Amino acid sequence: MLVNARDLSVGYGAGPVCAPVTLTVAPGEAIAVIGANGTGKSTLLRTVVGLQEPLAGTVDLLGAPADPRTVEFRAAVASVLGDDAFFPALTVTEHLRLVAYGHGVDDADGVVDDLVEEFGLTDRADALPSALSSGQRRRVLLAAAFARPRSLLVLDEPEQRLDSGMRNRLTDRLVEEREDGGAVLVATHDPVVVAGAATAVVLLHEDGIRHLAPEAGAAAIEAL
Ligand SMILES: Nc1ncnc2c1ncn2[C@@H]1O[C@H](COP(=O)(O)OP(=O)(O)OP(=O)(O)O)[C@@H](O)[C@H]1O
Repeated sequence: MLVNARDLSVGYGAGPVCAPVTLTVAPGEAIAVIGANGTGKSTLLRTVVGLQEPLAGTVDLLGAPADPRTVEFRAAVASVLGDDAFFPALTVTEHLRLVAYGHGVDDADGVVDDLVEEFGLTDRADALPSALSSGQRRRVLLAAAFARPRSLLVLDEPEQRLDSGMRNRLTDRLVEEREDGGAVLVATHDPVVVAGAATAVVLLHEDGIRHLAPEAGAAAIEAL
């Protein structure tokens, strides 16, 4: 089991932001976390990857509480959590190469070239982050998650600022990820991602958590 959350309560000083969550993520699964704005999706993901302490309950990542500073964590977990951090003097291609080389990827240059094309960045490959649109910066961050080996992919609203073509390609990528034995935990407002890629859905609501099948999850998003 890659993620094992039991009665996990997440939140801030003012208390929990949603009801306690029990969920697991295993290889081959893509678990979608859905819910209205402010129901705690980002807070839940940040807690799962060890960026916040649980208020109560437990969450293990690879069998132990997550510590993003460890080599084991960095080798296993690729995440895009909405933080937009770049080296100002490195181009798109250089960012992706830094990630791929840092993780010892075979044929790193070839992998990066393919990702630049797949993520629609060919025209901007030599651009600095300051010269990219917000959607292009998002594409670079997502491409970086795929430029390195990983057991678990954690994505917070990856559809944000992407056009519909890129959203569809991302959905296909997530399907590929789990079919290849990877695991995905994704917070999303996108019914296409849920219906197309998820294997199960966790709906956060102030009254309680519901576990749904992907089709029901996609319908629930439309009704939020
Ligand atoms: N650093 C923080 N300190 C205190 N409260 C916070 C903090 N970050 C978020 N919150 C609050 O916690 C609640 C859950 O926020 P969170 O960002 O997890 O929701 P979300 O489901 O991801 O929302 P959205 O769909 O809008 O992205 C919200 O009420 C939010 O205002």
